[in-house]
Amino acid sequence: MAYTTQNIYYRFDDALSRLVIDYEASRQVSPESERLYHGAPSEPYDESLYKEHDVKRGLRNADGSGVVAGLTRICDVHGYNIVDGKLVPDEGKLTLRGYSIEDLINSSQAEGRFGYEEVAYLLITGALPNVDELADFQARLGAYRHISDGYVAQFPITTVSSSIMNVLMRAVLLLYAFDAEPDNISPEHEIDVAVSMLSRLPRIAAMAHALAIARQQGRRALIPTPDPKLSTAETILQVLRGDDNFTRGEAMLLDVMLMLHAEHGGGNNSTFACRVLSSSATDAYSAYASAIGSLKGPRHGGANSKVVHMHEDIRNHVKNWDNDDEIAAYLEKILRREAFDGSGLIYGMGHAVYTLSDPRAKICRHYAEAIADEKGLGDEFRLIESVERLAPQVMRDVRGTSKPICANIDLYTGFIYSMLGIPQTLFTPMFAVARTAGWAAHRMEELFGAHRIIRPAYNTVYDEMEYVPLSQR
Ligand SMILES: CC(=O)SCCNC(=O)CCNC(=O)[C@H](O)C(C)(C)COP(=O)(O)OP(=O)(O)OC[C@H]1O[C@@H](n2cnc3c(N)ncnc32)[C@H](O)[C@@H]1OP(=O)(O)O
Ligand SMILES: O=C([O-])CC(=O)C(=O)O
Repeated sequence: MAYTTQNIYYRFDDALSRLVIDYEASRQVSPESERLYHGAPSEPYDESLYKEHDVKRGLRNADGSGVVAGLTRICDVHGYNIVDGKLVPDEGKLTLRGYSIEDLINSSQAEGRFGYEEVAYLLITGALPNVDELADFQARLGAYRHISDGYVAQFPITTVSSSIMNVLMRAVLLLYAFDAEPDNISPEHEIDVAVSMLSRLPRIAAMAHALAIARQQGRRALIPTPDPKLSTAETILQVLRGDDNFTRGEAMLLDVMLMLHAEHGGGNNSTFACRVLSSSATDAYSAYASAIGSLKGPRHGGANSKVVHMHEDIRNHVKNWDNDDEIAAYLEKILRREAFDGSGLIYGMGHAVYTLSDPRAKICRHYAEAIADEKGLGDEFRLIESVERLAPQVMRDVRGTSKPICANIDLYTGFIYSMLGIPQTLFTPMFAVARTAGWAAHRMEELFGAHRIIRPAYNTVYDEMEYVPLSQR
């Protein structure tokens, strides 16, 4: 593997050490902040207030269905039917521009070719590419993969951060500075930015990881020269492994993961964030950075790395992995906030739209099972399956909820990424890389199709106050 001037050398010089020290100091919660927090009104609002004001909390209707915020031609996420005004749970179905996710994945896999680029083209342009169009699109993606030395020199890894998602946000904002017309929001420029993001973000994410590791170890990070002929999945594995040391099967599996994550409607939190920012006609980089910030959250894309920690925690605390009662008892503890991270959430379970099943989780389960046996991790796989099987009943017992709850896409993805040797810090960045296609499609639909600033209302629940001069308080 040839290495070029893109090879990067990081060392702790004086300036950087000072930066690290400042950063450490700023992380501590000061006693002043604690005092301010305790004095602040932090109590949750009474449920009855929401009813009284007819507030759609979380932009949800009373039955849990989402408030309709727009029209889209990009994607359909189906999880229930409304029959006689009532929400009736249904098997999950996901279509992109009208094509089922199963057809998109199975067709490319059956033909032994990578499918993520086809899906990205479909999302951005609205139609499936023919052979020439796909080749042209792949060539354009390949041509953009190069990252200039000027950009690399300013790459935000030099400011310490434990989260690659945070690095990614800043890396995207830095791209603004390397765009000759960053505030141009014409369709041509938007397409150009979208293609350049799809092309560069996979390398940027993998590079952020490689640089962080090299820095921890006080050595050079060797970033392979981009090969324009490689697919998105191959590009990621190439940077991560530092060479071409990966199999076609591994790259094809990562490609399936990218397709599964590419898009999920306008209402998911990160895409909606991207649409909200886009509706103000702000630049593309700001909108994509906001989407990355949203996706990082553990209730959204960040769940994929939480799930892996949770399973590790379950494996460490449940002695007999075949004992349903023991597993259920531990899940109950998690729900009661007595175990794991204290959030009360069983990560990888539940979804805002899906009720009986998430079609993506089914696909992930299928692939996870196939490679788990190959890698001798069958017991670990079956433990995750037990969590999927037992969690709904435990939820009903502990929370008394009647809404069906199913595994979501994140239940198995971390397990698959681990088996692919992808480090845990890159799980959510992999999601961001893939979802960029969906964000781009929705940004353009918002900019050119919706044409109205998103501006919901909040009902005010306080009385007007008479100002008291400072000296009299
Ligand atoms: C790519 C993705 O974003 S997929 C989702 C990834 N996120 C996770 O896996 C985190 C765990 N899951 C969750 O937190 C939720 O299921 C979400 C955020 C995905 C969806 O949340 P909602 O749409 O509010 O779900 P829903 O309407 O079914 O929730 C009803 C109640 O069940 C709770 N609930 C839902 N899922 C879970 C769960 N996995 N663990 C514990 N409680 C849950 C909710 O907190 C809510 O409780 P509340 O009424 O006391 O606030
Ligand atoms: O649709 C949602 O709310 C979350 C989700 O699954 C996704 O973004 O893929």
